[in-house]
Amino acid sequence: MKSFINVQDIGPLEKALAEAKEIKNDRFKYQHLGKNKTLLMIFFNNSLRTRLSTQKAAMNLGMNVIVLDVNAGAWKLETERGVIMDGDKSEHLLEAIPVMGCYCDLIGVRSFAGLSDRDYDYAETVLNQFIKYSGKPVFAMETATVHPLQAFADLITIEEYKKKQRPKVVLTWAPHCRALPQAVPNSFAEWMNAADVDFVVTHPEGYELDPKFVGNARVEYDQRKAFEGADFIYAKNWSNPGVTNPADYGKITSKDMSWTVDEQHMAWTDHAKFMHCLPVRRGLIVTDNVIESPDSIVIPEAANREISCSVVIKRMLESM
Ligand SMILES: CCC[C@H](NC(C)=O)C(=O)O
Ligand SMILES: NC(=O)OP(=O)(O)O
Repeated sequence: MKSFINVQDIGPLEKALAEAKEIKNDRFKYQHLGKNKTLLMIFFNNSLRTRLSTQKAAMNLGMNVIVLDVNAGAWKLETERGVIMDGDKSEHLLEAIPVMGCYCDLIGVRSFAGLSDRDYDYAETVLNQFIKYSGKPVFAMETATVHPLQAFADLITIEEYKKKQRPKVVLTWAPHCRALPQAVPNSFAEWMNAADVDFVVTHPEGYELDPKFVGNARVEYDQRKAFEGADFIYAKNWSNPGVTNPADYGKITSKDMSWTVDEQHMAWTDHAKFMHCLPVRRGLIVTDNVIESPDSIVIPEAANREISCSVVIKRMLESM
């Protein structure tokens, strides 16, 4: 596996889930694979779970780890071609990337969407430059349009907690005070479409996710109807994806607080489990009582980030 971006990269989900279960039961079983191999984790944006779980997974697999916070200590990087670099950026990405590739065997990249140029973001320009110029296998640690490590962990968690063979899983939009990327809902939708679940997406009109990810999933604009009979509620904010109106891309076009997940919302479900990738803003996305309830599985969901990443790094090491 030379890159990990989309659900297709992991191959058959049943096999991937079986590997996850095996690794969860014996996390150091494949420690020999990473001996004398180095993972370079590159962060253009903040992180807690991804930073910690990815390093833990790499160490479980016997790897050395280098972490680079590009905006804290490295040279400010120019990403555009054809510019005269007479501003505050001392180095171009097209030199920095092959240089970084010299010091490692495997690269993880976090580079969020800029949310101003939809074409630039949805072309995964930064991630694809790492894939093209680093000379090393690359996996996404949330890039402009995807967060596959999160979605894989979410699926592992649903498999662990489901009470029926084909649970109803609802991705619900919720309001936020900042414009957030579409990467998490994009990958969640992509992975749920590939999984054996009854998947429904609910959001205000105008927040339609890109067809590349949402596919033929059922979209329900009535949040209550979507919640009825649900087994899992996956809450997340995202900024306007600019599908219905390209001019709205990256904007906050709704702050409707009736979409905040509270106890009344959860009462519409079939005793559903509450999920969120974290970090979460209480009072906007979800109420205190819901995220603290026994049906909230956000902590085991976060814990499974170590497992999803272990499977991915194992696969990449095995193909070296
Ligand atoms: C894992 C989530 C990362 C990011 N969250 C924020 C707050 O930027 C997002 O919404 O994509
Ligand atoms: N869910 C997730 O990726 O969290 P961080 O942004 O803290 O890494």
